[in-house]
Formats: sequence, C-alpha cells, structure tokens
Amino acid sequence: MSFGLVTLFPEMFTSFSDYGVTGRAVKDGLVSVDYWNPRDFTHDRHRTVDDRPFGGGPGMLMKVQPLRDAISAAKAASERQSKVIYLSPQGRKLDQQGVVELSTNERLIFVCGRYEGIDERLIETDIDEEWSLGDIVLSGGELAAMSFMDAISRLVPGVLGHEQSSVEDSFFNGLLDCPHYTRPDVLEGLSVPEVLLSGHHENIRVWREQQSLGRTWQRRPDLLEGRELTKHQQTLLDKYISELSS
Ligand SMILES: NC(=O)c1ccc(NCc2ccccc2N2CCOCC2)nc1
Repeated sequence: MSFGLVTLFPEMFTSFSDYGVTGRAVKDGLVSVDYWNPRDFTHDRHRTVDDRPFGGGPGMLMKVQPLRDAISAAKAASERQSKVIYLSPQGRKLDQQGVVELSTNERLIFVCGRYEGIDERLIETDIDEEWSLGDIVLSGGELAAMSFMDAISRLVPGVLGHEQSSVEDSFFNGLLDCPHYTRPDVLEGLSVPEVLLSGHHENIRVWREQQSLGRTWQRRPDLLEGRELTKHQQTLLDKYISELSS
C-alpha cells in the first residue's frame, strides 16, 4: 500500500510512520508514505499557500496553484494507479466497510485541507473521492488522513503479525468487541469471569462471541439491523438478554 500526503504539515505524520504497528509496517516496506507540501510549489518570495475567498467572509482558502501542483506531483511520483481523496466534513462517512473498500487501492493520495478548505472547482477537477472521518470539525485534514491510513494499513497482509487479531478487531466482523481481562486476577475486589480461567478454549470462544453479540445489542442495536444471526448466535444473544434480567 502506498500513501501520498498533500499537506502543509508533513511532520505530523511521524505519529503514523514512526510508532507501533504502522511504524513497523513502514519499516518493513509493507506500507510506503511520501509527502508533497504545497509550500514547496510556491513561486513568490513569501511562499504563499493561502488565498482570500471570493464573496468575502472570515478565513482563507488554500491557494489553488501550489495545491494543484502538489497534487500533480504526488500523482506523477508513482506508476501505480492512484486515487485522490479529499478529507472534509462534507465527505462520505467512514466505517469499516469503507476502510475495506479503500484498502483495495494500490495507492491513495490524501489531500489535507487547512484554513477553511479548498476551492470547490479543485474538488471537481483534481479530487476523485471526498471522505469524512465522522461528524466532527478538525483544524485540518491531517488527523483524519492518519486515521484512514491506520485503519487501512491494518488490513494490509503481514501488517498485523498475528492475523487473528484483525479478525477479532471489534468492527472487523461488524460486532462490538468482547470485554478483555489480564492480571491481577482480582482488581479492586472485582474478579475475572471464570470461563476465561478455565483453559477450555471452545467455551472461551463461545463466551466471547456471546459477549460481542450482547454488547452490540445493548450499545449499538443499529449494527444488528439487516444482519442475519445464525441460530446459534440468536440463542447466545437470547441467553445473554435473559441473564440481564436475572
Ligand atoms: N470530519 C472530517 O473528516 C474532517 C476533515 C477535515 C477537517 N478540517 C479541515 C477541513 C477540510 C476541508 C474543509 C474544511 C475543513 N475545515 C477547516 C477548519 O475549519 C473546519 C473545517 N475537519 C473534519
């Protein structure tokens, strides 16, 4: 997977490239990241990257010429087919299904807006898809881009050493995650569910699936709509619900 970042603040992305699972993926060459700063594509003495909005109003927009040139350079830098993504509150809201869709691309170029955003005509001419991290307002697109990159990278084969963990990822199978426990076995007078100490792997797997189903039903019933549960899953969920009232 190759990521191209069009951003005024490339240094922000060390959080992705230098730490943890994603840092290891970059180090191992499973994921590559390259940066294209519009400021490097300016030709005036002050290296201007913002411009005033037609129609007036508060704030500035990103200056068109440096931004267009940075996007073109990002596209030209790789023979791979690339998709240019603009992150904004007006985009398609991201969920794990969207992450799976985006992960099928060889190269993604993220355009990170600053100021009040970019000229609408750039979205029509240079941007392929507009996406949103969620209904939140950020000071720039960088943190949204990094969240997209993290979620997408986790689906790249080899990035999560123990393949299993990506399957158990709470949203990977469309259900919320089960509760997790570790030492000490009693914490503030609270013990660990017996089944987890039993060493009975099948019972543990079933308990975890029941917990995922139950918590999803309780906290995010919307995730269960339009989802066919197997008979076994329905039985587990029914038992979970009946035990709530006991
Ligand atoms: N939900 C998201 O994915 C998301 C993405 C970016 C983002 N901010 C950068 C930005 C990009 C485009 C347009 C406006 C803006 N903003 C500039 C600053 O003012 C607020 C609007 N915010 C939230």
